[in-house]
Amino acid sequence: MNKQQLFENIKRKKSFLCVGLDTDIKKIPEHLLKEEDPIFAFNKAIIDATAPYCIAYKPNLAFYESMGVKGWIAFEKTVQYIKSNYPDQFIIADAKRGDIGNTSAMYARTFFEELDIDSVTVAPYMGEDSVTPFLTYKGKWVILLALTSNKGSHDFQLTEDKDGERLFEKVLRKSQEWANDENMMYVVGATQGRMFEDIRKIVPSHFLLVPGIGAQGGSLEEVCKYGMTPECGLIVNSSRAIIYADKTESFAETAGKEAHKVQMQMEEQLKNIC
Ligand SMILES: O=C(O)c1cc(=O)[nH]c(=O)n1[C@@H]1O[C@H](COP(=O)(O)O)[C@@H](O)[C@H]1O
Repeated sequence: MNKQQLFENIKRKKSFLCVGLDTDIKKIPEHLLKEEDPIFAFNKAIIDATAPYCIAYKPNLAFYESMGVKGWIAFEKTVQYIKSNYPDQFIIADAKRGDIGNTSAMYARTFFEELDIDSVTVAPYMGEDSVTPFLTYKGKWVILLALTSNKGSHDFQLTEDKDGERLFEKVLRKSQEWANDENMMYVVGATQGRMFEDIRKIVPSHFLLVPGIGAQGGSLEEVCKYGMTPECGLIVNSSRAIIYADKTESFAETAGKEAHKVQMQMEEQLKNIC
């Protein structure tokens, strides 16, 4: 999916919501445990209920890998289910990969060839040769960690060099030598508020993946005020606040309602640009 198609989907659905599929066997409703594949059964119900209100899904690999082979199978089935039934949904493999070049090439093969997923999150710490193998696939996206939502983001990302440039700013500037706004997005946490102004000075037109509304307390209004571009430029993720809003048999219906609430707030924000 290219940038224009993504924006078309956002305009059509009046939403830039990404539903995070952080599916934890210990948190899903008990009645699903009798299913042959409880993780997939949960995801399928959540996807069917939320698809009208979102434009992307982000399964986080940690939740699947923690279950070994069974988890990986549930992950693959989830990806295939979205691709077959909701082909307009943008899929993000939240894997936070990145290693020496030949190893990164294998990670890229996993997500882009084997699974044919739209995008993968990548950590920038190991530099150019750890990121560029992911950029050799036409129509696929790297989503590079820039300024994350957690407290630890202060430890390295906000440190300054002798010229006053902060590390996340260096990541944004340097990575533009390898990629452009048609094959790279950046992760910026919703909890970072006004920092979106500084981010937009360096990447005025790139899409940003923004996790941190909902359970982490980030403000959608602030993200939009300081981070929205004329082409929206935002994919805002919420995981726990949507998928675990209800632990009863009506969990999927409630997830749909929660996603709809966020979609309506997004519709309000989109009125400023389209
Ligand atoms: O790359 C990410 O998606 C990510 C980056 C970041 O800075 N903060 C962050 O929370 N995430 C992920 O976004 C999701 C947030 O989940 P909730 O806090 O439950 O909405 C989790 O899958 C996190 O791993």
